[in-house]
Amino acid sequence: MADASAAPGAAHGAAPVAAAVEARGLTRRFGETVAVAGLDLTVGPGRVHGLVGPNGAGKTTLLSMLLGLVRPDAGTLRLFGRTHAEHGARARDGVAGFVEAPRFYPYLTGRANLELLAGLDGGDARSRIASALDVAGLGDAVRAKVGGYSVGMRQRLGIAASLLRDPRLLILDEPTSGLDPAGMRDVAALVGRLAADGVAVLLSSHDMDEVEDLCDDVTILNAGRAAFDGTMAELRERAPAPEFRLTTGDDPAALDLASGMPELEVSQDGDGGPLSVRATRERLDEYVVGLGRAGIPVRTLTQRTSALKSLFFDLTGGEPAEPAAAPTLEKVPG
Ligand SMILES: Nc1ncnc2c1ncn2[C@@H]1O[C@H](COP(=O)(O)OP(=O)(O)OP(=O)(O)O)[C@@H](O)[C@H]1O
Repeated sequence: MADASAAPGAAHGAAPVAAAVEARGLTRRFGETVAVAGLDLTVGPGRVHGLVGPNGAGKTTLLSMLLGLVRPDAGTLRLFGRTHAEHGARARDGVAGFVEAPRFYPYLTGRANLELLAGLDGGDARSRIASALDVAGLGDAVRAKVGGYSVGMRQRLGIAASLLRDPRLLILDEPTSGLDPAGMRDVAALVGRLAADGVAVLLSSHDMDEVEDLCDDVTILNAGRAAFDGTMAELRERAPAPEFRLTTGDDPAALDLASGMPELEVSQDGDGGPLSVRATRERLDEYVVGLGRAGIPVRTLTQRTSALKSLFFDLTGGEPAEPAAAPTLEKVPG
């Protein structure tokens, strides 16, 4: 685990900066279901922390507890060193974000929704509207009614709404759900810029590859517990070799060749389907070259799972969660 709570400046004798999130033994039940089961989580300033897990793993419940929407049954939760018990509503100063889909008044424009929120927030939130809209890349859609927004545009408006609060901890539940690839790149760039400014970002995602691209640290949740908690680099180290599907012109010969090669696992189901190959890219290259040399035709070769997805399966025994709503590609309402 990265020492994400380590304070910048602490090494120089400056006062330590509290972690954005420090949860210990955090627990939440719904009747018989233990949604979050004694979870420890630390998110340091300037870190981008990913939360992945199968459906029902407890991601939304955890994020809801951090946003103060759901009360923990047990455990302690400190946000920048503050607890709800000691500081009341002030425990969430500097914390913004959304869980599930961000909600707005559908009959108001995007801008009018933000103006309403800024009015409720008070302070200098109003002065941040223009820059929040700009950063979230809503374009002309800010003048259209939210009722006509795509999922992606709502996500962008949700991010803009969070930025009004000038957060030091930004909590995003599947922020790229419903975004097209350009929108995903925008969100990635935005998250990177915020983190570079010292903002801690905690985001959930159903996409291991996205988490790998965006995040410094990752918690893989399974049944309310952390099946993995550490840096992306540590996760990569633990990842098994990726799995490939291979079809050849002579499977018995291909299996025979593989048996003499190191760090290569080749197998075939009884039904005579494609060969399954587990190997690093380097070992796979050697194998494919070897097949060619031996005159064994390679017909198709596809990657079945990335290394991180393989690890995810190993740790959780399941697929990463599907997004809650079927995403639609974003459209700017006319
Ligand atoms: N309000 C609630 N009432 C009853 N059970 C709940 C409630 N909220 C969550 N749960 C249960 O708690 C567990 C964790 O749910 P949660 O929504 O936090 O998981 P998740 O990882 O966000 O799942 P998904 O990816 O499907 O959104 C599930 O078994 C869920 O059914």
